[in-house]
Amino acid sequence: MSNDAPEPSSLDAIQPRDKAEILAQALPYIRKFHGKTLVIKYGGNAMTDPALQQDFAEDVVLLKLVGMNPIVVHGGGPQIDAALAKIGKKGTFVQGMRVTDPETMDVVEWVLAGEVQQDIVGLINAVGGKAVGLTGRDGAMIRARQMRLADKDDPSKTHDVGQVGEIVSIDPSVVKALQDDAFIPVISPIGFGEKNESYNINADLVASKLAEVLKAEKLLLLTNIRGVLDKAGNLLTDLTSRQIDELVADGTISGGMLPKIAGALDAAKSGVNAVHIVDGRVPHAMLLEILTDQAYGTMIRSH
Ligand SMILES: Nc1ncnc2c1ncn2[C@@H]1O[C@H](COP(=O)(O)OP(=O)(O)O)[C@@H](O)[C@H]1O
Ligand SMILES: CC(=O)N[C@@H](CCC(=O)OP(=O)(O)O)C(=O)O
Repeated sequence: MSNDAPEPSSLDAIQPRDKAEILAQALPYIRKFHGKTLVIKYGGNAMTDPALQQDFAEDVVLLKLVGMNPIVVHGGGPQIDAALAKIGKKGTFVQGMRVTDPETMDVVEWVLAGEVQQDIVGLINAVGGKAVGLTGRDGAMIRARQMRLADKDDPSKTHDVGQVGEIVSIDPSVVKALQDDAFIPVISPIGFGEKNESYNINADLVASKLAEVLKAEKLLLLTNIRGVLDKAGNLLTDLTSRQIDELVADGTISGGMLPKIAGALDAAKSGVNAVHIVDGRVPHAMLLEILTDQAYGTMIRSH
């Protein structure tokens, strides 16, 4: 074999007839989700491998081309940490929220809107999509105020987390206009306040609220773990509101999983049909979740 011949992949071993059968099996799902809005949160931890990034971009474009409306909300926690480290700063978190002083806010805006968002836009466009990058400032989309984070042990006390934002409202009209026009919105989780100040908002919370406001059919939260795990490390394939309360209270759910599960539950309670926390490290995780009847990760139920 010459050096530039492509490596045979396991897919090459599948007979064309079987490949056609696999494609045909996607038809009921394509029909079911045609014209429907899918909000996909692409976590910073799930986007570290270039091959997986490529798969992600291809999946988004494929979903758009078969008539669905994918909307991407991206994170970038590890990428912000790396940029902070370059200026000798270490990120600190309270209940999964990054303590955001003014200098950190500058880095957050620059990394999320300038770097991560534009990388994703470029990848999607390179495989034939038409992605448009936005922050919550564009189209006056995400109004926010400073988050008051109550202490877990003493709720009368609050933590000062600086410019961490909580969402006041989302106006989705800019997103709707773009999706109606065949574009794929890629949204950075940055909001603006009454005095035009910037807020750093957890990306899971933006994705969840956006799914709610857009009355999305599905919310997929792609992360770097199989789903929600119990204390013994077993995957919990579905979770109700009551089970979530118990897992949070006994400390099984912590750190970055806290805002993720809180947002997921809010979205499920507000009528988003299917809310899933999925392992973004699995190649084509999104297609597996949307176009097959296999259950992956953790599904969140409102009751
Ligand atoms: N019960 C749990 N099950 C799974 N992951 C958990 C749990 N509790 C805490 N975590 C942590 O939450 C992380 C996912 O959140 P986060 O790092 O913010 O991901 P992302 O960048 O995708 O938003 C996991 O990698 C894990 O370390
Ligand atoms: C307030 C807050 O914590 N904001 C997040 C925003 C990015 C994010 O949510 O990224 P992941 O989805 O990769 O975790 C942060 O500064 O890290």
